[in-house]
This record gives sequence, C-alpha cells and structure tokens, in this order.
Amino acid sequence: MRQGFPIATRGQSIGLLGGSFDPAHAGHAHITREALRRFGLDQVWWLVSPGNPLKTRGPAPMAQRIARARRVMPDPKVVVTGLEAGLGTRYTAQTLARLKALYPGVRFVWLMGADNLAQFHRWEDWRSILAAVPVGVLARPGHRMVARQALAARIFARARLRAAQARLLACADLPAWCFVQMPMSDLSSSAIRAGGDWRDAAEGRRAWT
Ligand SMILES: Nc1ncnc2c1ncn2[C@@H]1O[C@H](COP(=O)(O)OP(=O)(O)OP(=O)(O)O)[C@@H](O)[C@H]1O
Ligand SMILES: O=C(O)c1ccc[n+]([C@@H]2O[C@H](COP(=O)([O-])O)[C@@H](O)[C@H]2O)c1
Repeated sequence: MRQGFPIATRGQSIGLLGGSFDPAHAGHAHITREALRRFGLDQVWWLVSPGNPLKTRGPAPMAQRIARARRVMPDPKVVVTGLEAGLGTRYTAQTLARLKALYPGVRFVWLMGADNLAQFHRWEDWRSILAAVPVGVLARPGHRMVARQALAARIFARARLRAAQARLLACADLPAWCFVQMPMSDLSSSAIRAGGDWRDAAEGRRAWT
C-alpha cells in the first residue's frame, strides 16, 4: 500500500464521503455515523477534496480543512484523508478507478448527501461511477423528493434498493443505490462560512429537522 494511504483488507466495506469540508461540521459527522450503521460499513473514509470540479470558488487550504475534519470526527472507524491530492485525481470517477485498483477486494460505497444526487448527472462520467461502486444517499433538508425527481435517480430507478435493504448495498450487484431517510441536520459549510460561527457547528448545537 502507498505510504500515507489508509489500510483496508479484502472483504471490508468502506464508505467514501467526498467533500470540500470547508469547513467540516456536525452534519458530516451525523451522516457518517448513519452510513456506518445503516449500510453496515466497516469504515468511512472522508476524502477531503482539493476542490469540487463544479465550483468556481477555491476552498480553504487543505491542511486546515483536514485538521478541522479530524477534530469534528474523532471516531476510530472514520479516516480523514487527502487521498485525491495524493492520487492527483480531480473527478470522482477517476478517484474510484484508482482506489479500486489500489485496494483489490475491498468493497467501496460512494456516499453523498441528497443535494448531490440532484446534480449527479452533471458529474464527469457519472454513469461509470454507478458501474464501479454502489452509491448510498443520505437525506438532507430541502431535498426530500430527490430520490424520485433527480435525473440520475429516474434513469437508474430499477437499480434502487429499498431503505429496508440498505445493509445489502455494499454487496449488491451493480448498478445499485439506496436512499435513506433519517433525522436530518440543517448544517452546511456555506452557512457556516456566511455566519462565521464555527464552534457551534463543530459541536452540533444548531437545529435538527
Ligand atoms: N447537513 C447535511 N446533511 C446531509 N448531507 C450533508 C450535510 N452536509 C454535508 N452533506 C454531504 O456531505 C458531502 C460533503 O459536503 P460538503 O463538504 O460540500 O459540505 P456542504 O455543507 O454541502 O458544503 P457547501 O454548503 O459549501 O455546499 C456531500 O455529499 C454533502 O451532500
Ligand atoms: O466528478 C465530478 O464531476 C464531481 C462533481 C461534483 C462533485 N464531485 C465530488 O462530490 C463530492 C462533494 O463535493 P462538494 O464540493 O459538494 O463537497 C466531492 O468529493 C467532489 O469531488 C465530483
């Protein structure tokens, strides 16, 4: 394994939560705990992104975002990484192809909030992502209807597992995706950047819907 890359063994199920984490907040921690439990994952790796290809604004420095993410999510099952910077990949499809080659036999699951499902069809080579790994989608306020309305969800409607089957997702035949509802956090990095109250966000004191 490449130096500085997390360890995973054959047969393990690893969730990958990519994001700008600019900054990380209790909403990220919440969906990660839910994903571990609902999808029966062994670990979740946070992929702190060098920069979302669809966003024009550059994020805060990587080291700063990683350090904060580790404070927000000090869970032994969660590994905060800068893997995409290490791999030199920019698009999720590329990242997944590289990780699957580096970790043969590991079952990766791509995780994302429901807001990302809404625009998933705009991602580079998005169909290849669904061909490569199962996708777990976590509810987010304002995106209740996305599992029915998003273009990618409609095109791949037959690949959808019911929430009751969530634990089967990591081993499911591809393509497969699953949307899980749960108590939601209304936290977002953009609201934190706008409001400047980072401490409350880290400790999750904001409202839950
Ligand atoms: N409160 C939340 N509920 C559900 N999913 C979330 C929540 N916050 C973030 N996510 C998901 O976590 C992943 C990484 O999110 P990201 O780092 O972009 O944070 P963000 O709060 O969405 O940022 P921004 O407000 O700048 O768009 C994405 O898949 C996103 O959908
Ligand atoms: O591959 C793409 O085209 C693509 C487009 C938009 C977002 N993503 C990924 O989605 C994840 C969430 O991005 P963000 O900026 O909403 O935190 C992060 O890992 C991005 O690299 C990927």
